[in-house]
Amino acid sequence: MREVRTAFRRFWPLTRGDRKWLLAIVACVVVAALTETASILLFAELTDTALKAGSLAAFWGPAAAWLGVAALGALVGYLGNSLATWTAERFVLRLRAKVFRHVQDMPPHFFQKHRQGDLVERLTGDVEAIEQMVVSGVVGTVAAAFSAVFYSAAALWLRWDLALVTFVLAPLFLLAARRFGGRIRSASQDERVADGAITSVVEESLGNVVLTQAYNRRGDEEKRLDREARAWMRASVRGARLSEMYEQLVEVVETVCVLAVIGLGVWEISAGRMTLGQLLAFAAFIGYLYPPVRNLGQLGLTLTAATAGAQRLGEILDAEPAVTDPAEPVAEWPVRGWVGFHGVSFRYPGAARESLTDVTFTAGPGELVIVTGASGAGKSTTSKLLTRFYDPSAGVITLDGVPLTNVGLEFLRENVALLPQETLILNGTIRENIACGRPGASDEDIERAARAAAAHDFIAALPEGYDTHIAPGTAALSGGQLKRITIARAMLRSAPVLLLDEPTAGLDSVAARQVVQPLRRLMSGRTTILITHDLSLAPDADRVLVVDEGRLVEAGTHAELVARGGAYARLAGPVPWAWTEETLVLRR
Ligand SMILES: Nc1ncnc2c1ncn2[C@@H]1O[C@H](COP(=O)(O)OP(=O)(O)OP(=O)(O)O)[C@@H](O)[C@H]1O
Repeated sequence: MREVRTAFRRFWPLTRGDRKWLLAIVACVVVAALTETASILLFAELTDTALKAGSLAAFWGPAAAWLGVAALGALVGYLGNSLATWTAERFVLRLRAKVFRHVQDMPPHFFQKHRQGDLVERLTGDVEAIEQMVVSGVVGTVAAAFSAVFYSAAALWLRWDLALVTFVLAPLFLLAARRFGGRIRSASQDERVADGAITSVVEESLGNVVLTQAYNRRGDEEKRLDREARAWMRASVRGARLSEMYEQLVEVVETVCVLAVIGLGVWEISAGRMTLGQLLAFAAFIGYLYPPVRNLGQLGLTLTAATAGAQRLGEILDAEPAVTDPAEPVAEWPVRGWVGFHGVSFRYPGAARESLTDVTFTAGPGELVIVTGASGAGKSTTSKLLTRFYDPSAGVITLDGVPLTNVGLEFLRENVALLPQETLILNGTIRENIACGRPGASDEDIERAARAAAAHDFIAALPEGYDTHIAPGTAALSGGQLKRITIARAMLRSAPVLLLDEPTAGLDSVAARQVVQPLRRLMSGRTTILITHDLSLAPDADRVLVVDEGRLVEAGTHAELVARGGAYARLAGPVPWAWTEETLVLRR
């Protein structure tokens, strides 16, 4: 029960703004319960006055009253239920937006830890489960409580002694709910986990279908899905079996109660202490009274099932973003592009060792600084720190001399354009894909950026040109063409600092050359930090930094470092780069 309270306290604030509607729903629910009670009393009157006496004249009055009460009941029932659905859906909307906003601020390692399918399940199934508890649960409890009170009061008024017998038996329902609550909750939690796992497997497999087909992994993938699907089936069948057992048990308990009351009633009638109308009305009350009591019992089940969702969402909401916006960011200024790393060290959350240790370097406007080194040396980590996906564990990174931790995050990312290693494509047209570099850019600007990125010609040759629809993984364009679209996007951003992470990775030398020319244009006049294994641009760089196991081991121009014959010379290989065909083609 403590978990329910915690979950409730956490998510109830999201109903702010809609509480007046919740009150209106409760009012409808109360009126609806009152009309039901009145109907049953009118039924008793009809039985005793009209039915038993066989008098049609005595029929019209109570019948008209009953009809009026039923019409009022129908109206408030309609209003209350429609309003309840609307309020519940608004809650879902708000909660999902809140969780989604939070997830979007999470650092890269968060997404490595949580599989996508699991996150999807949390944003759909779990969000709805919490609504069941916070909105529908509250409305359901209030409705059940009021109905139970009204029916009990009416039953007491009709025959207090029979009513007491009924009340004595009522706790049997709650007892049954208690017995099953814990087990149903654990089944529901398992079901959600398995649901998320299935979505993950399907997503991962379909996203990797080329690998699956090329390496004949179909059987393995099917086995993976089968394993998760079986786990889901087991949890789902266990949950359904428990719920069904509970339902059937409750049915039996209910029959016992009704029979006890009718038996007593028959005895009372035979002794002349009760009328038939009273007994029928009483039986009707029990028929009406037990469902709300049962609902109250079942509500416990809904609540316990929902806490499983609440715990899973809580895990997400409690995960802290790796960086936060400064409380008082420095005022925005026209950024020149001076970048400084001052004694920067960094360890990934949970990692055993540092990925960067005591790194110091600067880069200024118009400069090209190349960061190179073996795979896993820590090159990409510098780009994650400069765009503030993480903050250094020690040392300071500055932009125009201002520590990044004092710069507003949006402003920083407007001024430091990242061209990441992966070609990131949005689901949309080519135009939209380029325009996301600078929202609101005109068509002329987009085309100019595409021309500068050597992308215009192939885009214009497509049947739908800039309106061609592309999506991650499904685009009918080559890797190099997609890369050039992302370069156009970065060009459009025209940020003073440009961070390029392996821009030619995965491209053959022809495609790489097609990409490098526009990159040169993109670099001119900006501070460019180029992270790469491909040293073909090194001779043009103002400085080359060599990173090894997180440390900056060498820094200087290409010529200086080759002459030194150290780590860089080993990376660059035996052939001087200035002489290779590639470099000759690429030189300015
Ligand atoms: N999320 C993470 N959690 C823990 N360690 C990480 C994480 N990301 C990277 N690392 C580690 O940090 C080190 C540096 O990684 P980084 O991605 O910066 O290397 P890199 O030099 O860019 O490599 P590559 O050339 O292969 O892209 C590696 O040893 C890597 O294992």
